[in-house]
Amino acid sequence: MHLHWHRRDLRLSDNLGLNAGPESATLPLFVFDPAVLDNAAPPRMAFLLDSLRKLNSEYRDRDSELLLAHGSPTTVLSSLAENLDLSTVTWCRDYSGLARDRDAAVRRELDEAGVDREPVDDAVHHRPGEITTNDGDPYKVFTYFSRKWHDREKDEIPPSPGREELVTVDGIVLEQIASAIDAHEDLGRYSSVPTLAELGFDEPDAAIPEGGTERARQLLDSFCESDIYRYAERRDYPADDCSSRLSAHLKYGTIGIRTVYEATERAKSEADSDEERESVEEFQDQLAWREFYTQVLWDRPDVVTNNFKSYENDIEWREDGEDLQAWKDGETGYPIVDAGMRQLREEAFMHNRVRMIVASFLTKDLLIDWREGYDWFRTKLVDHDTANDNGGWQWAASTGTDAQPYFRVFNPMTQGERYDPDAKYIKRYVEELQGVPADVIHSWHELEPGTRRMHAADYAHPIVDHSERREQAIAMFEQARGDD
Ligand SMILES: Cc1cc2nc3c(=O)[nH]c(=O)nc-3n(C[C@H](O)[C@H](O)[C@H](O)COP(=O)(O)OP(=O)(O)OC[C@H]3O[C@@H](n4cnc5c(N)ncnc54)[C@H](O)[C@@H]3O)c2cc1C
Repeated sequence: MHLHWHRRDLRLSDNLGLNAGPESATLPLFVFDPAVLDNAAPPRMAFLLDSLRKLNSEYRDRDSELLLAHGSPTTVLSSLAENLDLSTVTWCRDYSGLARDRDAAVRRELDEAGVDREPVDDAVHHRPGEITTNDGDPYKVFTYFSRKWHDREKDEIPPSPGREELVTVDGIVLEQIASAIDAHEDLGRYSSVPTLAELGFDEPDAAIPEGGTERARQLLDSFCESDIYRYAERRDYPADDCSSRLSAHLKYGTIGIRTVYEATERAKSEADSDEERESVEEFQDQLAWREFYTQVLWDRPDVVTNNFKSYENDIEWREDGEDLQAWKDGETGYPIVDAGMRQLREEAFMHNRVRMIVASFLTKDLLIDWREGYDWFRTKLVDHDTANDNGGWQWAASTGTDAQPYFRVFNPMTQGERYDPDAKYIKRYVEELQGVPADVIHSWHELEPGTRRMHAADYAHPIVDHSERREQAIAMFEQARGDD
């Protein structure tokens, strides 16, 4: 029997891992790993469980069943290998340091048990290490990486497994599974996908988007019908909300990357103008960013906690619990920042331009370490992805690859004015500014306290002076660089 271990590939279609096994029928497995659960948060867990329920129902439609176990994957897999007489185990590669250590332990265990294993690169078009400089080094600058990424051929979509290619979970198989899992005190199994409470998580405060392949497909189809053609022009304007919203689906693999790419190529071939074609390419460029940051994480797993770029001296970040809390609560008195932070709380999502603005505000206006912001995003975002989140934070903090130069500090007021001129996005999330004219909102930091109170008595006054903080941020980085 062949077993496929699902992790961040929660789909049957366009799954290279599911196709990598031998001819024999496949038994699908998902493992709730306590080490992963320890780092998880309610928004992501809610999305994951919803997606697992949908995946299981796709298996049931094919007379099969997703086996759901709890415990260390090494023990689960070795004990299943023994009891089910497995010939092969396949899985799709994950590229973080933690995942690689876990997979190496599983590999060793399966080798000892004499079971073939076949890890497959599925989540990206080009696996880390495939696109390198001419000297074979990983790229540190996106533009060069991206050129090669666009030029390389992309894989075709593989077929989905049919009924006959899946194990029918009958009484005999169930008994074998039960004896494999139940024999170990630290392992458990579920007859259906557990609830958040059963896994020890609270319900998320935010409204969590629907998971599963069908929803991902709907999002992709509707995006490729219209918004993709205005993406290049409007993607920076948060009120337009014209991005694909595929991030959580790409994170959990409810849709395959080849399916996404093929749909965008089709959209490109149906475009009516060069402008529309370029807009599709701008979207494909974001898929390349995703693979660029995956490669950075693979090459430098330590970036999860360390700066990618080393400075001569430590960066002397400020510690200020009150300012940090005001940022988390969306109470900084900088409207575009507060709108973003409140969108995060309400939707477990934030628009990309606004992510850049709030990250810059935390690190360059509040002078607080990017790791604090990364941690907050990690617990609040439904699409938290170690590579992309870390890449985004280190870019904003001027500590990453290809990062924003330290002396270029976003002005949160002009960013708001440029990208949300009518303050539509701001008003969507900042209730207190509902009836306030856009020009007043965009000059909030310059107004007298009395004028602010007159317009919106309940809305915060700016907690810092941006011009002063900009100077301090530059001085902080010059000190770190060792400049005189
Ligand atoms: C501080 C900060 C933190 C971020 N944290 C995350 C995160 O945890 N998870 C995450 O997926 N993205 C993250 N991003 C990148 C980006 O903001 C989101 O991918 C995007 O907003 C998701 O919306 P979408 O799916 O509609 O994106 P679209 O614009 O439709 O893009 C399509 C896909 O391309 C990828 N993508 C888009 N922009 C980027 C980017 N800048 N870097 C890497 N991949 C990208 C994502 O997979 C996205 O789903 C972060 C950016 C910043 C500045």
